[in-house]
Amino acid sequence: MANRLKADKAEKKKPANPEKFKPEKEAQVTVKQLVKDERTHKIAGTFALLISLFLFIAFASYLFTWKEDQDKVFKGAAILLPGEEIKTTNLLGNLGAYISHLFFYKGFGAASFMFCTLFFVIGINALLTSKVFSLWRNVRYVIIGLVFFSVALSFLFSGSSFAWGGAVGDMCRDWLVRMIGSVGTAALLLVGGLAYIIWRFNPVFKAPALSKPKTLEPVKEVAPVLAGNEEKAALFIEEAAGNKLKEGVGPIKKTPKTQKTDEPELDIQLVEKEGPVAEEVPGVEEEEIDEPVEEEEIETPEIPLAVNETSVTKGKGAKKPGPDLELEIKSYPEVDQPEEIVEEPKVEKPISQEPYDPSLDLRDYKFPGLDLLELHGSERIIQDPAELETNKNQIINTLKNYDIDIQKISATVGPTVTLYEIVPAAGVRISRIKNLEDDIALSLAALGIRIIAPIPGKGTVGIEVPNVKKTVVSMRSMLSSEKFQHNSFSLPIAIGKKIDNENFIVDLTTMPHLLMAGATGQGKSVGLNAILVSLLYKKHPSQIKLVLVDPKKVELSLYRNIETHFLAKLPGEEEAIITDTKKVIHTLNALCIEMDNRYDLLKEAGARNIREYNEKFIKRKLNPQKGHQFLPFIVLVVDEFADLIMTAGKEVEMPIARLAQLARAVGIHLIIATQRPSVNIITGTIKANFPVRIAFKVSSKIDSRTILDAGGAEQLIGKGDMLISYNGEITRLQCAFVDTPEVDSICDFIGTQEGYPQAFFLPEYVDEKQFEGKELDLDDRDTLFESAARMIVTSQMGSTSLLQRRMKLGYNRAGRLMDQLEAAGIVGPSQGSKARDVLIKTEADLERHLADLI
Ligand SMILES: Nc1ncnc2c1ncn2[C@@H]1O[C@H](COP(=O)(O)OP(=O)(O)OP(=O)(O)O)[C@@H](O)[C@H]1O
Repeated sequence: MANRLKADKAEKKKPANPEKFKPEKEAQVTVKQLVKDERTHKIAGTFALLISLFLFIAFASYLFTWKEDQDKVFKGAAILLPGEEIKTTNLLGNLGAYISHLFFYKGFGAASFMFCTLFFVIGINALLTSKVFSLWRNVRYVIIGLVFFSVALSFLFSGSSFAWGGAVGDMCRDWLVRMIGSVGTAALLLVGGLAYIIWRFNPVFKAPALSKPKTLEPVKEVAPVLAGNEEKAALFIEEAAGNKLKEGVGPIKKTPKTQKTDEPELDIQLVEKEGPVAEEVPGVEEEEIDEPVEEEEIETPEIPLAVNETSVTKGKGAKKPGPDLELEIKSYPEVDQPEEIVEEPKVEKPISQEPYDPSLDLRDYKFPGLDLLELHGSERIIQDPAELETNKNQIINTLKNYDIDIQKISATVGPTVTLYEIVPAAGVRISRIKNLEDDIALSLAALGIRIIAPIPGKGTVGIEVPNVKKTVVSMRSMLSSEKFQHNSFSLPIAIGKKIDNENFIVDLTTMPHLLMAGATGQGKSVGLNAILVSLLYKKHPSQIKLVLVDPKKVELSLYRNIETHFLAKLPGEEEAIITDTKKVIHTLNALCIEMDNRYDLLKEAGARNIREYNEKFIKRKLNPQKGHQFLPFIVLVVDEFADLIMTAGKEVEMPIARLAQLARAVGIHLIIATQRPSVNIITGTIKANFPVRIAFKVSSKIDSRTILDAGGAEQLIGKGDMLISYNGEITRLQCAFVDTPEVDSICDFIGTQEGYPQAFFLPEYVDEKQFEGKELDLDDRDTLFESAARMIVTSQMGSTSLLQRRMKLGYNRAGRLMDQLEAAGIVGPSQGSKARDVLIKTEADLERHLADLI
């Protein structure tokens, strides 16, 4: 499936005579593999840890033996030679003494101990083959710490014969004293020291007031001040929590960081004659932008082609390098970010009226790091001026042949296609250009030409032409983008890149459901994986549960490892991933029951949607004894919807339609994929309830119309090229690519961590039909009869809705159970809207009563 991409690439690279080149190829692969091999990392890690330990012992010993050894080590490296008789007293012998001397005396003095921490960090990361510590953060701390402490120690102990600051410290101290005098140096070191401590330890000691004034913690400190005025205090906390939630604070919350703004929303489009907006592009000098405007322009005698610059780089034929080779830089430094994100949920909350923290059960859960994802080759979009020139001329000539003149033409190079925007001459009817779609395609000898006439919101006509060299949009670049890392979306999903290279990242809750269709092999499964991976990267297991339906049995099986963390299933089922049609019907109905139960809870809590409900629950305004609980989002993913409709028809369509109509407010969202986009699968009911639809390449215009209510999907070029109908607009995207091994390693990473004892249970669904027409018979009691009786007696409330909620049952079944309890003399007769009387008062009485019934 997804690894077909790699296979394709490999195939293309195959030499004419594979035999001939085989040995060389193998040798290359072996070295690469050796470097990448986990064992090599582990060996290197062990070695680094040993160095760390060696340095630590040698340094510690040096503190006590330096005096005795000093004259010997002054002889230099000679003391290490085999012939030398000299013997030092350092615990680690001559080598220990010599190295310590180098580090202390000639280097940084006592600050040299920081080298031990650096090797320790490198060693642990390599040995555990995961990023336990952020290497770059530590390198920064060590470099700054070395300089600061060596100078400070040298200044403090300037009279001492021991090299507290080493040669580096002494040199810097002398220079500083010459420049700003002793008092100035002392003041500078004091300020520097405080700054270093705040910068280095603030996150550890959780002093949020210093860096994050808007979080909930400071409120806790202030709230008690309002003692005696509890109402005000509650309001205060509520408001602050509201702010926090608005900012998208869950367990994932970004610490404000100085990052390069890499997002295309800041990108400028350098269209000819419009002057660059250089100052808006961070890190790019004005001239750097100016230059390409002239250079990129491809002059033709009649009409110049303006290239809309986004994040592209020129191909071989380029006259000069493109202005913004930033793309590479912008994505990767953020690789560290998720590590910091996961620190947030672990905030200690000592006071008893603290807000409820749903992530507490899995407080040590670590979010997957971006290093589990690959970049899939270059992220830079190849822009070939020769190709642009040829296409431009072809378009102009073709249109000319039909007497269509144009005023201006510009190009935006995207990952898969280039959009040529044409401003037709006055008086030209746009529909004429639209009708020439096939002719233009023929003259460009390219598949996948799409004409957008006019481009909504612009007075231009767009012609999309596939690029000769296409760029894979890696999931890693999408997830490391600013827009994905910093957003307030409840369920952010990274789908792909637009033609102008803007990342298309949206909130699933606003969609609120998604239909995906496309012929086989065009990228649906990759698309589904991209969505699921986005959710796994942003959400804690307490915040989201996935219901996965996979009639093809192989596509979603990758996710079975995360069953106890993220998956939901029916009670009593072994497998969480549903492959059997009968069970799909049960699951869909169970979801409907869950939806109804959630609506009951919302009604009781006076909340309009899951967000308000959870806010109240977090603030402990809802009583768990009354059945209230934190509600995770539930996302239902169906990989092959056509299969289900063919085998179960209305039985599947009805609950899906019901969920699609109603489930949004209670946090249940549906993602449905199908490879057969025909009208009997994507029925009117389904279409009406799935406003957001994605079409991958399909075989006919009719199919495209069935999905999008518009043509165009038949013109796509496959491999993740897609159209999304969102907010009434159709946008062409290149879907983010995530390969099966990447999904595997993410699931492994999550799966090996501690999870919940079991998967999240959906309410039990019993096919009501099997009870129809049956007389109430105590011998044919419901399997839950005894549990229901115990629950009613313990709570002393004969309420059907309580049964429904606590035991996660459908209304009919709960009603039938209540009738059986009445027949067994446990509760009294129905009293209309009032709860029934409970006739048995204690659990002991009940046990006796139940024993008598048998
Ligand atoms: N976004 C993408 N970027 C690059 N290549 C892609 C992308 N999506 C899919 N491909 C390529 O297309 C191949 C088929 O994709 P995928 O398995 O998702 O198709 P599918 O529509 O799910 O097919 P099927 O219905 O048969 O399962 C992948 O193996 C990969 O090589």
